[in-house]
Amino acid sequence: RRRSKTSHPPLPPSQSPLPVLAHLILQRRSFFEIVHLIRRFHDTHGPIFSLSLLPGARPDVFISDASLAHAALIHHGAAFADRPLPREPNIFLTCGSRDISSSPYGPLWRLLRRNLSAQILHPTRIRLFAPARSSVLRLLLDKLRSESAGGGGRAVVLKDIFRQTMFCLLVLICFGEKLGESEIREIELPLEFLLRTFTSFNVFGVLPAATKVLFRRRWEKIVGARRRQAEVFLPLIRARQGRMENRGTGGGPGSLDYCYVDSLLELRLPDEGGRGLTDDEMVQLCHEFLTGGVDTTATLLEWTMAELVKHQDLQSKLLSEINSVVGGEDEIKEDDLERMPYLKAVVMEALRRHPPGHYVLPHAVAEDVVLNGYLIPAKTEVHVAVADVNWDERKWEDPMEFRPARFLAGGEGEGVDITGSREIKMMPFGAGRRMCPGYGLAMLHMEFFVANLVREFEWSVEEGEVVDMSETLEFTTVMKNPLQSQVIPRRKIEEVDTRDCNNIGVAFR
Ligand code: HEM
Repeated sequence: RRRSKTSHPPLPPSQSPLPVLAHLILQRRSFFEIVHLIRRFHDTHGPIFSLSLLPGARPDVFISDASLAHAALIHHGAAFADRPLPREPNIFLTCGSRDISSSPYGPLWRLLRRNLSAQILHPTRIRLFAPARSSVLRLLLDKLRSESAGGGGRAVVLKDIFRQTMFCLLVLICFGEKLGESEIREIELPLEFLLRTFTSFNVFGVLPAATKVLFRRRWEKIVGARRRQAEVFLPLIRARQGRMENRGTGGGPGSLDYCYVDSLLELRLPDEGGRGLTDDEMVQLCHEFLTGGVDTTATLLEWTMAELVKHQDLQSKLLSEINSVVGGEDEIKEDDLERMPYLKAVVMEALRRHPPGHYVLPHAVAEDVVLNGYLIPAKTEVHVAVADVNWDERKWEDPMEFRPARFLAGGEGEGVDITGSREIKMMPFGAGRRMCPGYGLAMLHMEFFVANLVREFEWSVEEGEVVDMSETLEFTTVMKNPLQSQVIPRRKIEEVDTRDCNNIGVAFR
């Protein structure tokens, strides 16, 4: 009311919180399952509305439209680049917002993000990780061969296998060492706990002093998981430190010359007297690297293979392209991927149709901004709907259909700008200053694994079976019924090279 007396533009249309509260309290649904309710509110109010769950609290703003997302994240990029103040347990887990994704828009964020982008995710560095990708691929193919040989045509459940693959690869890039089964499992356990249960953490965002006592056991598990994570990560970090002090000597067979931990060890914070990162900050940054890169890519790989199982014609088309580029060579070289436009189209269509995150991470506005004629006051939390933008029928014909050809010449997705700088048509990695810095690595991993999986195996379900494409929310939006596919080798492999299996290979349980 106070605002309307001045000449300020109006606030975005406001939605009553009652349907959400009824959903959360009466139906005991998780806060993360309200996506379809939010879609209904957009039908009523249009592409932007505000919603406050607690009386007197500042309302959050929801955006579901590509041009509004572009206006916010690109046109008003700096104003929308902040993150909301963290609540518990994120204050505890992120050491008070000292990782990339939760840092406020400022010098620390810039330093950490630049370090990751320049030292690890730069295209030249990404290329140097090719041996890591090859060794993990070999293990994946061996695992699938043994599953398909042992099962007499039985369908293989792929979710955990894909997750393990991405996990082994990202652990190697993070810590620089090939690890054995027990070490990999030790790293995985606390991380898995924190990811699988994170929706139950919201309770600590409200009156943390009281909820930490009321839900003491749950809180202690979070603290225990983080302590365990530090116990496992720190010896690996110390080993790299020792290696750096010995000028790169030491380390096990297959260890990398440079890894994410090395870059963190070299980092100095100029605004804090030039100090290095603390142990807690290092642990959190490694945790962020693994969570950012593993589930997102593994989920997308599963959706992509599911679509190729469902659409055998698309699988055949992709196989012909791969064979025409690779010919009789034993291996697909990473440079070969550049000459596979249909492969790129398949990955782009998977990102459009099955974005692993249906929302970007929450943004916050740093100052009052006027968007589409509405005032968004400073500090408002803003949620942009990735999936709604990707499935907009004004931009995509039959948007719920899986049609890679739309990304080929003449299709509505031809030359689409995945960064969204010019125009947003899809935004699986977000857009603007907070856009995912890992998109280049993720695209390469996707193309590399999809091409090899299709070249090596025939993917299908038994006659009469259908692939269930229903989705559900875990850390990412995953297949409700994990993909089960017959994987039949296309080529007879004379001899399987098992040299690496003593290391990360055995991590495939
Ligand atoms: C298919 C794979 C991936 C998808 C779909 C994805 C998607 C996203 C999205 C939607 C955001 C939020 C953008 C925003 O808030 O506006 C994000 C942020 C982020 N992602 Fe990814 N991501 C993927 C892979 C990766 C990989 C491989 C890494 C690193 C190894 C990574 C690291 C990060 C980081 C550090 C942020 C925070 C950026 C910031 O706040 O400045 N992601 N990602």
